[in-house]
Amino acid sequence: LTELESSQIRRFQDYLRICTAHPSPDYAGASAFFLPYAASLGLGATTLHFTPCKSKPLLLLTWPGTDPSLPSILLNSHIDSVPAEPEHWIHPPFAAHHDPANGRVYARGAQDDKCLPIQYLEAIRGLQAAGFAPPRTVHISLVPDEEIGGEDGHEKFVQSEEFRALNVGFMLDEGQASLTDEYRVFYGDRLVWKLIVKATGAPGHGSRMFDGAAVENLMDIIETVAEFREAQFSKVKAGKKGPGEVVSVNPVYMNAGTPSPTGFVMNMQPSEAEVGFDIRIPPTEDIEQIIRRIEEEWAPAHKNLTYQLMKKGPVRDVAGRPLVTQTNESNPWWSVFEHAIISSGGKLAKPEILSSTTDARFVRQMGVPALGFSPMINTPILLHDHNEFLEDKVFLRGIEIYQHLIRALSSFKG
Ligand SMILES: CSCC[C@H](NC=O)C(=O)O
Ligand SMILES: [Zn+2]
Ligand SMILES: [Zn+2]
Repeated sequence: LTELESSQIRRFQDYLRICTAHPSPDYAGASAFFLPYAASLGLGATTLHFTPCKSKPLLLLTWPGTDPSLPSILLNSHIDSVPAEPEHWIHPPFAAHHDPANGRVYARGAQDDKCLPIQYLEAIRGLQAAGFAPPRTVHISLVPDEEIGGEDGHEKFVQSEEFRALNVGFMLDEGQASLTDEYRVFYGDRLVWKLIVKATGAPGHGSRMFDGAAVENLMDIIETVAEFREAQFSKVKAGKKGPGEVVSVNPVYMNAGTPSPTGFVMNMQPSEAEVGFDIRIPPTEDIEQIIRRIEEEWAPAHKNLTYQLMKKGPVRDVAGRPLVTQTNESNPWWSVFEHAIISSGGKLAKPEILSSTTDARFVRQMGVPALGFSPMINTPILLHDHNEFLEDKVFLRGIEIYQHLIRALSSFKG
């Protein structure tokens, strides 16, 4: 590694060592890291707050363009991470150990998505060194709370006067690692719903066989949902659909039983039982049909079931269209993006819908095109997993890719 490359890896490690994992992400530590970093590159910096106690800063770093009348480019990343269980990691999740044997940097957030802002900023450093001045203004947003839904982060940001004033023309946000040598790119996110189904039934002695016990009623619905799930999953397994192109429904908790000091009372059938599902829906799916299915098939009242459906986030944009960014000639930003990847020597996989859900949906809701992209090829997909890592070479190559992207996007005369 060159001296510059080593310093870039060190900056990545420094950021990873700031523990921004939930439930108490160190947002102040991240601000204290980024503000002097941005200043050293001559970037402007603003801190926005969307909570009264100002505990969730949103940092906005700005590289002013030579033609500020043009819509700007926004490079987004979230500061927060999901928690880690250190006992399952081969290196401590917040030590950012750089393994000399294979070049891997191990840390929670290495892929999701704390590589991004360092790559954005180091790409800007490279472009500045090459004497490049961007025609369009380039903003970097560092946002809180993506992992918990973005309510006090990107959701409020896009509704703010400050966001409107940025006049964003196009946004890049996080994507996912690619197992092959083709970069993955995401043009939509799935909707995220939560469903809780409660069953009631006749209680009784654990020895009695009778119809309509609460747990029996609940098992019934779990079976119905499992059939639907299998039908969706089989399309993915057969390679007919991508993982983001089907409806996923996964049970995430079950709760029943009468607690006792040693566990549960074993000879009582409880009168209540409940199950929680994580549901993800492609943005182009028929929502009404899913709601009907839940009402009529999954949780019908005649089976003594009640349900609570929590629908999070926007479904349509301001013009009433599904929240997808076009990846064809109708969207000039798409071809700029595609050509920049090709000119950097990269290959692109077929555009996908992200199977999880990220902040790009809020920006798409405002009618602004947004693509999800994290330049990680030949890398196992380890977001939210144990032993999350990113290889140094892949990380450094990402900086080059962003140099091509920032140059092309900020120069686009559309
Ligand atoms: C309620 S929005 C949840 C957002 C979260 N994002 C990343 O994992 C996700 O579960 O996909
Ligand atoms: Zn993420
Ligand atoms: Zn995540």
